[in-house]
Amino acid sequence: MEEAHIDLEPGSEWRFELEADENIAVRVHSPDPVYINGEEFPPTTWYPLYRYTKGAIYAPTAARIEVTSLPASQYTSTSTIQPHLHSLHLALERLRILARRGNAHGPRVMVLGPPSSGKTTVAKCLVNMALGTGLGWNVSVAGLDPNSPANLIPGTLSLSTPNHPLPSHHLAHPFGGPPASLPSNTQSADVPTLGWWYGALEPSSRGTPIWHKLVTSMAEAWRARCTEDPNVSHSGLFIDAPSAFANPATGQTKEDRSRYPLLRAAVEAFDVDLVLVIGLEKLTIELQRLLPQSVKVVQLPKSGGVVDVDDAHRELVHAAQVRNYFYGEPPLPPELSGLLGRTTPLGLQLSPHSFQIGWDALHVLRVGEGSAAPSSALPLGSSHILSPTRLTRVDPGGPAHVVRLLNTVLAIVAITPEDRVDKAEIKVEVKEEEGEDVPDAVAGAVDLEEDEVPFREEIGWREVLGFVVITAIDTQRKKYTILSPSPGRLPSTIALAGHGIEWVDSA
Ligand SMILES: Nc1ncnc2c1ncn2[C@@H]1O[C@H](COP(=O)(O)OP(=O)(O)OP(=O)(O)O)[C@@H](O)[C@H]1O
Repeated sequence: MEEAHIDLEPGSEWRFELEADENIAVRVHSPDPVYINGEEFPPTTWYPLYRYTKGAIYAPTAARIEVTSLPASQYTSTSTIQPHLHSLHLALERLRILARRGNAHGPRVMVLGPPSSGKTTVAKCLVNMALGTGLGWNVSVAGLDPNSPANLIPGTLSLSTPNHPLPSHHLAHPFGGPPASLPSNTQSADVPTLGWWYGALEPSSRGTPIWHKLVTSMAEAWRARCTEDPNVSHSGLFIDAPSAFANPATGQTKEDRSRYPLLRAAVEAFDVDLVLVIGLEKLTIELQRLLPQSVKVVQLPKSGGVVDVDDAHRELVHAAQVRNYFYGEPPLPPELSGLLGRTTPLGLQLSPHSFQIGWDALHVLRVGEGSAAPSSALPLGSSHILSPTRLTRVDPGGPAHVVRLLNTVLAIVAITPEDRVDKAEIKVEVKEEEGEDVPDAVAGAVDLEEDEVPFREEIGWREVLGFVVITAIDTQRKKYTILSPSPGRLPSTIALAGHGIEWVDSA
């Protein structure tokens, strides 16, 4: 391996884009701090960067870095937005300190912009700057972009409260992976995380009703955390918003034709006081007029280094996110395992569990789908009123459904006896599955009539317990093969399917 040294001028950044066969490690040789996405490099320690990662290493003062091998695409630039972010960080830090003194809430910031404008990078830099101050902040991160989820898997919204700077070793999980089930003594990416299932990649007008419910549920959970732990409240919140928020029509319905309905609802739900708009002057001005006076709207320049990611790259990121959810952090690539000297400790690897479960033991539901009988079948003058957040049962019996369910990612949600609607004849009981291939697979089994969904709709926007994937379907024996993050019983028998969120392990 041919190592290279790069000398960085004060205030410059080294930008890199790693290809499929490029795993590298970087080590700092100069005394002053050098940063990656706001995280300070540990001194004289190899910092691995896995294939496909793109990013920049920023040196506020003159610095020398060593790279195990030079990537094909790399360059140094002095046009960086880091000084802007640093000024912003100082202003936010002042607000946090005032909040702690006066027992008030810290700054609540939404980062907004078009696709590939650097929203996630800006939010991550500001989070890491806060966590790197040594003042013990416990900043919250609301990941509202299901296409580029902060901590979980595609199709999810998440809320996390990291308390140590977030590393940037690989492309999955910019805000840290969800906590591993095992205790870890490494400074890994593990971050306490709550998740909600939107089940689609983009907020849309059709999904608007469930979107609003999910955001309200998240905001309630966040307020509860703030009440439990005043430090969470003082530390403030960063929202990584989807690029669809920048489109005034996203989320408009027949009843609500107002502009930016999803953006305004999120600002209200989380009581946002600062909106950072990357690059778009028109959007900045429009929001300054539209949002309440108490909300400041500030424009930030777009970094010249941000890479326009294409659909193929997004698919790669999505696959890596689901893989990391089940298998934990990827192991150190072989070409980096023999490096002399210290290497940054990485997160844990996990061992998921695969087992079979009967079709009748796991009830797969969808939110907002299904259709009623045709209006012509109703009495004259009457019409259907279907709830847009109704639950429908996915019956694996039909061949089309089997095809749709194969490789589908499912979110497991808890139910309580109160969730049952009374007309249904349901037995909620602990039912041990018989047979050699379903040991302890289900904690509480529920018998349902075909196509009947005897639960309150609320379970559709409830915080999820975890995720599984249907990796095979045995139509003869009517069983699913499920990949689950941990062995033993599933914590619930109710699973929500999304709209085309699938995963095939190709690693
Ligand atoms: N200054 C920089 N130098 C090099 N690469 C960068 C820089 N800033 C951001 N990137 C890279 O550009 C890509 C896009 O950035 P980022 O994900 O922050 O944008 P985004 O607006 O959040 O994208 P999306 O629309 O997918 O949500 C990422 O791979 C990121 O690591």
